[in-house]
Amino acid sequence: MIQVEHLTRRYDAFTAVNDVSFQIGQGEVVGLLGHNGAGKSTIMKMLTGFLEPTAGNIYIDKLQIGKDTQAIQARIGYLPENCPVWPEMTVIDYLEYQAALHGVAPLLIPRRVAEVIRRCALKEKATATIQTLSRGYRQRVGVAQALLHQPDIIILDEPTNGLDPTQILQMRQLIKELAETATVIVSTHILQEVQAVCERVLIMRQGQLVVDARIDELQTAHGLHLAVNQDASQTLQQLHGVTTITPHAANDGLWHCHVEAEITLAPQIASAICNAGLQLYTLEIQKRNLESVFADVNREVAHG
Ligand SMILES: Nc1ncnc2c1ncn2[C@@H]1O[C@H](COP(=O)(O)OP(=O)(O)OP(=O)(O)O)[C@@H](O)[C@H]1O
Repeated sequence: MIQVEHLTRRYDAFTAVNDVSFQIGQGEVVGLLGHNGAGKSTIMKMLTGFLEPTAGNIYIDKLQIGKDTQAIQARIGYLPENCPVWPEMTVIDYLEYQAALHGVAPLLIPRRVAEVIRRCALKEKATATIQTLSRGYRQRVGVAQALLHQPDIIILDEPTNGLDPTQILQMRQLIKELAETATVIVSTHILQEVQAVCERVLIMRQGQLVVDARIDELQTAHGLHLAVNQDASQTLQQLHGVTTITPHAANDGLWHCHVEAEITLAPQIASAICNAGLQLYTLEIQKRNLESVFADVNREVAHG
């Protein structure tokens, strides 16, 4: 269990992470989503013990960052945003070197290196120097180094950054495989990444955690959408059970309206609109999804 309590990080007067708390259970696959500068990398650096929090605590089971940082790092595999790979080394030399740095016993190193080369599909590039690799292969080398010490928590900062569509699919597949045996936290500013591989999302906005939800919970019914030939607000306001009505005139010449109400109210809404002499073009259940939640969260910022 990862437990983050009131985590704050300031850079001088600027607060990059502001009082963030969450828990992640063993085996979960969690996406840390937010626009550039939202504070994702800063959180990941603190989780992995590479950056000290200004305030707050991080526990991994009974271990605490700060007190037990080394023991925690032994359990964590980390792909930093800009994975520092040595361009002139071959993949195999680099991984052997990293295995030693991760504290893998010398006798075990060849076996572990072979294993991560297999898992990350790097066999055909094993003897190539890193500088000759494509961006996708370099990212895989970065993931491979994170797995050498068989961590049970894997933290990947923007793992698909700069990859082409085929490489993105391969990376997603790799993350899914990793998730079979470890807790995985993936940061990204691309919500399709979260949708593709995660079961839960933490959305960051300007240093704050604004959404913490399971992806399937986000996809719940969320009111009704209507398209009517005129503004139907007055008619709808008279209906018991309608809480919020947000109408707007759209380019198609109709008034579109989001109504906060139980979906069982749909037949009464349809009757009321027809009885008022208005023409109803659309009445449908509106579903919230990750895309709409992310857009809402960031619209709030844009509108202050
Ligand atoms: N060392 C630093 N000194 C000063 N400000 C910093 C430092 N590192 C990060 N920041 C600022 O903190 C904020 C959060 O940065 P962070 O890298 O955590 O965001 P992010 O969500 O990971 O964004 P990105 O996807 O662009 O990496 C940004 O405004 C960034 O400019």
